[in-house]
Amino acid sequence: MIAVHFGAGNIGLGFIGLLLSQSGYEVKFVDVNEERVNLINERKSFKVALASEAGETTEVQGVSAINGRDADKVIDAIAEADIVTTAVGVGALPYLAGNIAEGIKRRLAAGQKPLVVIACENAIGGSTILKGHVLEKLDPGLREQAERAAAFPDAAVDRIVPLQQNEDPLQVTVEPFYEWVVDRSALPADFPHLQGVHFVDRLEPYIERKLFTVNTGHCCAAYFGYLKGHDTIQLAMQDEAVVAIVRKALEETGKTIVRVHGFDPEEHKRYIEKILERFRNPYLIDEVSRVGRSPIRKISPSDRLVRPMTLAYELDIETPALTMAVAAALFFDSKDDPEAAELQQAIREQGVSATIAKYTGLQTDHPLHAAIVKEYDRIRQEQEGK
Ligand SMILES: NC(=O)c1ccc[n+]([C@@H]2O[C@H](COP(=O)([O-])OP(=O)(O)OC[C@H]3O[C@@H](n4cnc5c(N)ncnc54)[C@H](O)[C@@H]3O)[C@@H](O)[C@H]2O)c1
Ligand SMILES: O=P(O)(O)OC[C@@H](O)[C@@H](O)[C@H](O)[C@H](O)CO
Repeated sequence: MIAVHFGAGNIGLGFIGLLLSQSGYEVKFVDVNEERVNLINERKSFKVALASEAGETTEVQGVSAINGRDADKVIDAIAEADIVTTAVGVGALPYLAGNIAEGIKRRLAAGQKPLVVIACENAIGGSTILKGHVLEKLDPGLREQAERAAAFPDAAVDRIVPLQQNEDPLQVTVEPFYEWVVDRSALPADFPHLQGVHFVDRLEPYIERKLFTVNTGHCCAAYFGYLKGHDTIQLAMQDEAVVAIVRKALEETGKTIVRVHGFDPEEHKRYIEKILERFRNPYLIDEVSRVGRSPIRKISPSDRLVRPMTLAYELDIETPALTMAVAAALFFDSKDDPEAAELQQAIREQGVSATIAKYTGLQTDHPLHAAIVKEYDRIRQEQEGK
């Protein structure tokens, strides 16, 4: 069985590639980082170490890599694959679509069995988004056939994998916890078992619980940690003021998703506590710049801050902590983050009110818009007073 995985980065190596290999797949990575591709091909293996007291290390063997710019090789690999997965960042999905579409065309011509394509990104409906890009690349006359030739089940992936500080560029240190949930309803009936994957009939509750708890809490720790001058999530989580606001934000998203999806409130409280413990893992060094990265994506309408706020608003649930978090995100000016730079430029040139409307989708007449502006002004005064 062959798996083609796009993105030999932290999640690609430390989570998805590892699990695919443990499920018996020969894993072929596709990446645009030539140095990484060459190193994988030289070694045919990489190591995954657990961020725990024992620090167990697993060596994943028999892997190879293809340069993402070598379209012919990528298409050949897709044409003969059993599964295609991605972990490149949701913004990079459009760039994979052309080769996946060509691979599917090749499979159609050869009458091959359906291909399974799973986007393992932090987004609601990541595989569905990728499917949209792939179909766009195909002639309209081929789209219906292509829909039968490839399944795109959505997924939720959870494992904290920080930026790596190992001497060995192919070694990844990962937290021990992981959860990979896949929408079974979109899979072909004969799809083989994948080790460590939880198949469910409805993915929405799982992805919303994960994104609006793990990722909401994480970015709150990053944005408030940044304001307080902390460099890592672990340091931010030692600051009781940061923890209090993270916890409050998770109470707000918690109330909302318990109402929307009917999760047991006590069980959800335990889920939140477990996540706070994961953020504190002393064997991880997770930089605020990574966790807060791409603030425009993180304050966009369907992501981890604004989506739970608008859901809560419809349910008459107040969200002062989430409001503060969106305002805090507007101060995140992390070096070398193009989205942070764009956001700061928009604030300078268009003002904060127009920037909020543009990037959160909350227009000036929405009460949540006014609440964010008020928090932004309060934080600015606080920062200026420092
Ligand atoms: N790191 C985590 O804790 C974590 C956990 C769950 C989900 N995720 C999600 O997984 C995805 C990847 O995150 P990451 O932390 O592994 O990032 P990363 O930057 O470590 O890895 C991304 C890899 O994708 C490659 N890439 C980018 N564009 C590409 C293209 N067009 N073709 C082929 N390869 C390309 C990059 O070169 C890089 O090696 C993101 O959507 C992220 O939200 C990350
Ligand atoms: O990857 P992002 O930028 O969507 O979010 C940053 C982190 O919150 C994220 O990578 C988490 O570590 C991960 O989602 C844990 O499962």
